[in-house]
Amino acid sequence: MLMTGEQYIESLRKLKTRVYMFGEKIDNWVDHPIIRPSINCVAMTYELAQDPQYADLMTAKSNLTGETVNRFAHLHQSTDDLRKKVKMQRLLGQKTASCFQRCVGMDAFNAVFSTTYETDKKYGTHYHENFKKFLEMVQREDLVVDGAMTDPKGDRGLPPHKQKDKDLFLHIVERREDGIVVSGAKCHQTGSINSHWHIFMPTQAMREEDKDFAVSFACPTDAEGMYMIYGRQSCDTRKMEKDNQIDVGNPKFGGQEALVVLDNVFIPNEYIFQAGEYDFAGMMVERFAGYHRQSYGGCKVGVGDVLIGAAALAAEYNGAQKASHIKDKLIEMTHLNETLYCCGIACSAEGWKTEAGNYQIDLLLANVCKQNITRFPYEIVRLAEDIAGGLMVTMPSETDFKSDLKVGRNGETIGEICNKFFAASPACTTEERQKLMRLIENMCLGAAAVGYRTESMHGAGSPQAQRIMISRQGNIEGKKQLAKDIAGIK
Ligand SMILES: Cc1cc2nc3c(=O)[nH]c(=O)nc-3n(C[C@H](O)[C@H](O)[C@H](O)COP(=O)(O)OP(=O)(O)OC[C@H]3O[C@@H](n4cnc5c(N)ncnc54)[C@H](O)[C@@H]3O)c2cc1C
Repeated sequence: MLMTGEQYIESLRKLKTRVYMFGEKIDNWVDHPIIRPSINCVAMTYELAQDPQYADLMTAKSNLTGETVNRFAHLHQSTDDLRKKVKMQRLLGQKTASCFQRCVGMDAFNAVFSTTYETDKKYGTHYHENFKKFLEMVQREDLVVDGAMTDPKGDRGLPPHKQKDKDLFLHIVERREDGIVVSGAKCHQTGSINSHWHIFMPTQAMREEDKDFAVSFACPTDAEGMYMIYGRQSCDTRKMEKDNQIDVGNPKFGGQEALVVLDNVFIPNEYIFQAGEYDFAGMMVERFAGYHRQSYGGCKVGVGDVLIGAAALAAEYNGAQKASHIKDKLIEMTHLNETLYCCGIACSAEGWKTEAGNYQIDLLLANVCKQNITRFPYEIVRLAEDIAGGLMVTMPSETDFKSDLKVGRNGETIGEICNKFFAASPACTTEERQKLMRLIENMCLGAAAVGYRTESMHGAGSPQAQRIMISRQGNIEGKKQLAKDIAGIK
């Protein structure tokens, strides 16, 4: 059954998730002002699924149960499903201007589904059945699942088994009749605290010596031995300032990352999807990363739409909207943003059916998509900052705009002085200008820049990871032959 946004939020209260922030355990993390905006973002994935005008994008018919499920819990059955995924993500980016977090789980579902099928075929294991049962539960209960891949990795020059501290890569510490015991951690986990369950996957291709690190499984977020340390974001404590909510920029929505620690967590057999089949670690990583590189061709584009709109409004508020260079900069921002969208749609349209039956994106095009994502949002931000002017980083606080403290020679208050000097065109009030400048600040270098900028750089793998894939998939030998054929070279 599809949950409403409110039901999702209430369902989180039933979990015993252990959350730490600023050196303290946070018991009521659902209502914590720093965490709540990220919960509101995920709630939006539920709310839009309830809205008939978005049903085609936000929901799908499950191939496992035949029921209507949230698309975030769906296994892609066609290239049309892959395209709809990108469109759904653009829509959510537009509605939240933040990272809405639920895509990592969807990308994990699709990668684990096909990888377990091929693993079972080779080894006679039962991982695919385990996974299908798990996903049926997720679909039935409309749950959020975190896709946890990135290990802390310690010394990047060493493989997992050579690390001084083995916990720097998540690994199996004990194999038992009824399951495995795992220890380690995952870094930068998007939406970890807001999720009901986690799917853990290996972080890189593994060799035989590293077989204990080739491990994938599902685990409830409040499992015994598991806890999270909340990640700081730029300007995060502004959310704690009740009198300065305008200064937050985006008071309702935000993203979330955490360090997830697993300290001797027991995983029953039925939730295991890989446990030592090191030759399938690379496949799982490549497929997850492929889907996730496609994802950014949707979500970042939706956030880009909001930033372009904000820049256009800033020009209007300044009375500069008719200037030809402003118009040209908005055209450039749109061109860059739509190029990213083209990449997301293209790698979806060129998708292919896996042996397990779900659809995988075109890997080369998805890597080109993500490589562009590591650059274009930065240029879009540069142009937004150009159009916005310096006020986005120098404006006094909301408290100052409201202050009654008399400071002027004629008894003017701080609030009156701020309102006098920060008035611009008649198209806006000073409060509207404040709100807009803070929103641009939020996306360009505040809390949402975590998702729009640095996640664009490193999320789903740093730029070099895509270049390696592009070099593998680029078929340079085939292209050399084309040149030889045309030139008449044998
Ligand atoms: C906002 C955000 C959200 C994220 N969300 C998730 C999530 O939900 N789930 C998840 O699993 N992961 C998530 N990630 C993690 C993301 O996949 C990693 O950041 C990415 O894989 C890079 O790893 P790293 O951050 O450890 O970078 P590092 O490994 O520290 O890399 C830094 C630089 O060193 C280079 N480098 C690293 N190792 C080597 C090497 N051996 N040889 C040569 N060069 C090297 C890299 O190319 C890069 O240029 C998220 C990241 C961010 C920033």
